[in-house]
Amino acid sequence: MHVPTAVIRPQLVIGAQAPVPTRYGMFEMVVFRWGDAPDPETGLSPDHVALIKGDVRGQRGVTVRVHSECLTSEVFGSLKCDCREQLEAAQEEIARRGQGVVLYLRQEGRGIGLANKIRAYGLQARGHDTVDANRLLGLPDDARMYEAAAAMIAHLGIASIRLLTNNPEKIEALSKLGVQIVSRAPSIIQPNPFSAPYLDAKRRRMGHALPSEDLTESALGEAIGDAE
Ligand SMILES: Nc1nc2c(ncn2[C@@H]2O[C@H](COP(=O)(O)OP(=O)(O)OP(=O)(O)O)[C@@H](O)[C@H]2O)c(=O)[nH]1
Ligand SMILES: [Zn+2]
Repeated sequence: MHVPTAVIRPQLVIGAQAPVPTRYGMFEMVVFRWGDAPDPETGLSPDHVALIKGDVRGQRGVTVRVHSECLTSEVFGSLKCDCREQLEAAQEEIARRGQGVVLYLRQEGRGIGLANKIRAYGLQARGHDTVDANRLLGLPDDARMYEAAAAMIAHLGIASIRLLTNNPEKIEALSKLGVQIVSRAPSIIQPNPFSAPYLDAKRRRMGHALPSEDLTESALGEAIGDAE
């Protein structure tokens, strides 16, 4: 689909568009700018991406993954979280369906920015979980905002979405911004020994709809078994 270069609201500028071949097939990549410049406190980029497959304008129940940037896993292969695999699974599913969109939001570290996330990782290495680490730094548990995602969905003319997420707050935030969510589909990734504590904290402390067994125990048990 062609997205004309335009300014649709004072904040949302569509900068560029091109087809990009990926290991999951061709996607149309559209870059949106939300705001003027990187945030001076967090360093977060204003340039968000819509990765589009198929014709989505005017369509109902379009599969959408609203994904937050995670440099550590997506670029460097960090095993501490499930972000990279969630992104890949979303692209794979959308490619299989022949229709859908990944909205890639530059909200590194749940919106606190890369340096703060790495500070939080430092605290996690000393035994704090992901929520307590943020709090010890005087930062919110989750600083993300979804205005840009809602504006991108509106600009792409998507009538309603099937959202790939386990996060109830994301559903609520998008709904409040006027996004019509007809259904939710889970995005469950098997934990590894390093991601298990994070997934467990997401389930216990942030209410994510993740499997309720003690992920930490089971994954660590497997890892210990592997090491023996
Ligand atoms: N502050 C902080 N951010 C993290 C940490 N681990 C991953 N992240 C960030 O968390 C964001 C992803 O959020 P999650 O809460 O894992 O998942 P979600 O997107 O809310 O939920 P789903 O839609 O179900 O995937 C990305 O921006 C990651 O960079 C961490 O330990 N601390
Ligand atoms: Zn991550």
